[in-house]
Amino acid sequence: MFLNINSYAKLNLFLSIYGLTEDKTRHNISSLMTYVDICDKISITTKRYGDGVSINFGGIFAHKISQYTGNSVENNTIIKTLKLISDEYDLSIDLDIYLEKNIPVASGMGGGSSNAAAMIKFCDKFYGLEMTQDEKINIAREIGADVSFFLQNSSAVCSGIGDVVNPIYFDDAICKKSVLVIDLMEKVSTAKIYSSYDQLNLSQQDEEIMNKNNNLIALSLVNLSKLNKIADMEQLIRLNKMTNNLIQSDKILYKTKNAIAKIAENSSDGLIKFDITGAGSAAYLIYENPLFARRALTNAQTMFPGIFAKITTIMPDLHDSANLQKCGVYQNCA
Ligand SMILES: C[C@](O)(CO)[C@H](O)COP(=O)(O)OP(=O)(O)OC[C@H]1O[C@@H](n2ccc(N)nc2=O)[C@H](O)[C@@H]1O
Ligand SMILES: Nc1ncnc2c1ncn2[C@@H]1O[C@H](COP(=O)(O)OP(=O)(O)OP(=O)(O)O)[C@@H](O)[C@H]1O
Repeated sequence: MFLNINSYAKLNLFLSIYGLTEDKTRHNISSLMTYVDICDKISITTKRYGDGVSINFGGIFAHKISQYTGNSVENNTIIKTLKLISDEYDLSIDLDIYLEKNIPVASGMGGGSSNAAAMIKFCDKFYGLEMTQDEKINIAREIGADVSFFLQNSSAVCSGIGDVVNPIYFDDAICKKSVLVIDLMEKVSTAKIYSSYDQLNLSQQDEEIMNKNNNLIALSLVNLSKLNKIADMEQLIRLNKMTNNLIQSDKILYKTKNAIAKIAENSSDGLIKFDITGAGSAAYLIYENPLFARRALTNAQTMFPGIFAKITTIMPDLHDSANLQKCGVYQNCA
């Protein structure tokens, strides 16, 4: 059997922090996450019973995986996920995996988390595990806070440590906009970004003020989704009130912050919103149409030669038929 799975990247359209969790290991957050049309491709071939799992890498960011994880494949989220599932369900998982890494690594676009979620969905279907959503989420949590979002095929407001996922239904007008994603490869670990946020020693009141707009938007989105109503992402983005407070109040990643501010200043025609995603290092600029985005791309490449820069689109959910086609066999794993 041979199978291809598309494993999509995310953007954080806003991100608020609400102090440390009780055990002080993570932070409580609230974040609006959505998908973009940049994906890793995971090709899976079955092997003979007992042969175990092997993994190989390709794609433009293949070399970056070992740079950040070391050479040990045990640290790869795909391998970790398969090991957890094999232990939990007493399964012999015998697969040859080829990961085409197109999502910039350690960029805040959630590549590793997306790959992990793709494997959970794949194993559930392929081995007929009939996992409940809670069982999937339990595995996801062991890998990372963001993995639960990727189990959901739609945009979501994520709370808790990011693992409480409230799906939000958006209309698809936003798909007509163009997104320029850039990555200067100025890498700082997610843990370091969170701890540098802690060093700001913000009072609860400071946090409340900083989170106010994001909070209001999160509340109204969650309420709409409880009523099964469709929200308008384009209008929301135009409000220009959503912020990434992890990065906004952080002193590091200053090169990336300066870079997007410069690109935004020089390519302001048709610009709707710009920000950093997750804990960086990638940033995004949302434009009215591909023409404006292409101008910004040329501008960005002239100002910052050698950076990763790509024009893409937002996919508020992966369920609709156009996206299902893009997802290939993903539809069977959703
Ligand atoms: C920045 C975001 O990408 C926004 O979506 C996420 O909050 C990070 O999610 P992630 O990469 O899946 O994070 P994990 O792999 O679970 O955690 C990496 C490290 O980030 C910090 N971390 C992560 C999530 C969270 N809610 N609070 C934290 O403080 C912790 O130091 C943790 O050890
Ligand atoms: N399958 C994988 N793909 C990418 N990175 C992986 C993978 N497995 C392990 N890693 C390691 O995980 C770390 C984070 O990588 P990832 O690309 O998921 O970061 P990110 O986009 O910042 O994620 P998040 O938004 O979840 O914080 C890196 O150190 C990377 O080497």
